[in-house]
Amino acid sequence: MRQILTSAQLRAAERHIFDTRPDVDLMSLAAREVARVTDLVEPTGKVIVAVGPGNNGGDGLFAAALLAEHRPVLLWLVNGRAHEEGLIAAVVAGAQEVDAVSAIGALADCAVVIDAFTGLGSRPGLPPQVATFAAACEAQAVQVVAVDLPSGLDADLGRVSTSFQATHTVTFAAPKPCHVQQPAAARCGRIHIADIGLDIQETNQRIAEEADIAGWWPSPDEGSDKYSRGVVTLDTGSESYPGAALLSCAGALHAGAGMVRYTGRAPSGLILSRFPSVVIGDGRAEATVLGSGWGDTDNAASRVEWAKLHNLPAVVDADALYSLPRGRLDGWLLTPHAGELARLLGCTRAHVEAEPLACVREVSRTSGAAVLLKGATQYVAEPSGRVTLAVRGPAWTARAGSGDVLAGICGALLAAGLPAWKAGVMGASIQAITAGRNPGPYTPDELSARMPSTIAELVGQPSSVSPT
Ligand SMILES: NC(=O)C1=CN([C@@H]2O[C@H](COP(=O)(O)OP(=O)(O)OC[C@H]3O[C@@H](n4cnc5c(N)ncnc54)[C@H](OP(=O)(O)O)[C@@H]3O)[C@@H](O)[C@H]2O)[C@@H](O)CC1
Ligand SMILES: [K+]
Repeated sequence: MRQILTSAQLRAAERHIFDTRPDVDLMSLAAREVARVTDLVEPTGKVIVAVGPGNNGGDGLFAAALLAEHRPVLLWLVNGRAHEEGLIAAVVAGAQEVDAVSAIGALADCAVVIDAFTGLGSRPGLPPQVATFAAACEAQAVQVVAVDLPSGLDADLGRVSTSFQATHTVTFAAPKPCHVQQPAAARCGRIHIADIGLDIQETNQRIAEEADIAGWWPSPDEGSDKYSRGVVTLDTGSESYPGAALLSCAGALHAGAGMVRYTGRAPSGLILSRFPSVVIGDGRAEATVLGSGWGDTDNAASRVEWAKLHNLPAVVDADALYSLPRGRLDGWLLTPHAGELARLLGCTRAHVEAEPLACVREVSRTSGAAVLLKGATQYVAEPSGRVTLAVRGPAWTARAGSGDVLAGICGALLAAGLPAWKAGVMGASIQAITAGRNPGPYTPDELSARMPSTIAELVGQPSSVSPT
């Protein structure tokens, strides 16, 4: 799990080091990582460094000093002024100053551009000359290593403005919101998180990693049976949308549910012809999934109330989201997309997209349920205000039916006894990881069928016989 730090939190960690260990030279440590990644990206050839007036430019200049020892380096001092000691170090090492016109001209035979214009102190957007340079880098497909973040982005937001399109971003100590929230994250390319010795405290915003999902995944042992692994009841689909029922069954079964019961309105013959292990009808269960593919049902409220009366943790998806029962929904997981969350809050979808964290936190706080906001970035909020982002995946999963599969996966995990927030993070992450390992336009059910092999790879298969 990685803590996500705002720029203020990172600056506080930096102040702490300055106060307690004044001997530590953070800028040199940062610069060394920038130079190392630059050499990894392209080990030879000309490097152009776009240098800003602040400490981000300072990082770039000290990196330039290291690189100029073994390869040609051009410095474009964008504002005509720069970190003094950094500039001396770079020039002494052999880096050569150029103006804006020469910097753009040099792109044609340049191996890497280092974007050291602005970092944590970045105001959104770029001055015209820098915007032209950034656009030329993009048009000529030059590799861009951004120092801390692509200049033009706001470190604390997932929104984009005119900015560099980095192929790599070297950031320090921890990811910032712009590195993990879409659409800004897509401007960062591959993220390298350099440890520069800052002490990172726990925050209320973090991002899960593959290793977390692997460690949390509930693997059966010799004593497991279908009941101990968890029974999930799926009240999903309808006569109008029978496909949603099949997709939620696929999600729950491929996530490893001990047993799947189906109590929805889709034809049982259809379910059994695809998934013969599904048991039709009500019975003992540890969790339920409600709402996917219900359409305009007239008894939504009573179907949701039923789960509350039976004290059954529920995944509430799609149409069931608008029929939430009164009272706290402790242990429940709501799975809206941005439009559904907007309707729950009585605001616009644009507002949810602009303020996803505030919106997802608000619904969790007021309902008592964990809330998984689905989309390009998947956020899971807990009533305490803590938000965990799921592992990032490719955009291929953005298609009809992915949410129905996800509801089934989350239901299986809830039935296995995982807390609601964790079931949400794991469900969204396993879908993303599976899509990442199977790139291409697979349908949601095809991807779900590949999930078991992803899970097996993640958790490892214990050997049942000792080696001889
Ligand atoms: N904190 C840490 O732990 C560590 C921090 N380190 C490094 O320090 C960086 C932060 O440095 P920083 O505070 O000097 O701010 P920085 O990003 O260089 O920008 C400030 C300058 O840019 C200008 N400017 C901004 N936006 C602009 C725009 N749109 N268009 C035009 N100009 C614009 C702004 O102008 P002003 O607002 O003053 O007019 C000001 O002059 C951080 O990202 C990391 O790289 C590492 O060395 C080690 C550990
Ligand atoms: K930068």
